[in-house]
Amino acid sequence: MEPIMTTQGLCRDFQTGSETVHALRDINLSIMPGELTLLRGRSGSGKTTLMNLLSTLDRPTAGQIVFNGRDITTLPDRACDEIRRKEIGYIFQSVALISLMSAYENVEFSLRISGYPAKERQQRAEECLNFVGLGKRMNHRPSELSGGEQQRVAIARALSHRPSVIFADEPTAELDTRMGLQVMRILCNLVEQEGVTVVMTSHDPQMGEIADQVITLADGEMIEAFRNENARGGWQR
Ligand SMILES: Nc1ncnc2c1ncn2[C@@H]1O[C@H](COP(=O)(O)OP(=O)(O)OP(=O)(O)O)[C@@H](O)[C@H]1O
Repeated sequence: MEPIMTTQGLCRDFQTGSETVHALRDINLSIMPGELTLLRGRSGSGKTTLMNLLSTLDRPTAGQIVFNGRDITTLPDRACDEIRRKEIGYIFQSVALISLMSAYENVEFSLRISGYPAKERQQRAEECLNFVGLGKRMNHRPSELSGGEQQRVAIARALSHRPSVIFADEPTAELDTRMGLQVMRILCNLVEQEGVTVVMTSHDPQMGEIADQVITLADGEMIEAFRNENARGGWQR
């Protein structure tokens, strides 16, 4: 099988005053479709910088990213916008739902923005909220939901337009253990049942056991990449 995403010689420098921070150096990786890839490393190792590059939110200083067979590093901004709207889903650490909208409206609104056909929006929004176990709470506003439930709405929103990849930056960081596990279970189901590719960062060492591929960063370099043959099987135990 072909990777859904590859990078070659990926670098990202930041200029702060007279100093150059080499946030990422020479990153060469492959992400396989329908797998869960975990990016891990200490604070400041470059995880968020790498996620932002892979998900087209930022541009590299050097190197190349190929996504679904296209070199996305040289694409004009408008083409990147299109990729973000149609092919990528985002889940952030702090949930960022629209507070005046219900769970259902948050998902439906996101479908509207991605240009999803009007006739299918209601059914798709309900389907996604059911998938994350919130079918009965879809008319609640974010303030009427727990932190874990809000993150589940964010997952429903991220998957609603059927992206090929979902990027999740520390999706469990602000949740307690039980809610964090629920969110992880849903992300695993997404990979297993829907065949979505998920790329996530986490500080939690347990996550290393359930990811198909684990990539470790240190000081902006990729120091290890290994595959877990029994990945999500371990999750079921
Ligand atoms: N916009 C920026 N300007 C200057 N330096 C930056 C910028 N963004 C990130 N950096 C630096 O790049 C390095 C990598 O940062 P990054 O946020 O990617 O790390 P991280 O592994 O995600 O950390 P954390 O786990 O704390 O979120 C750090 O040294 C950081 O200070």
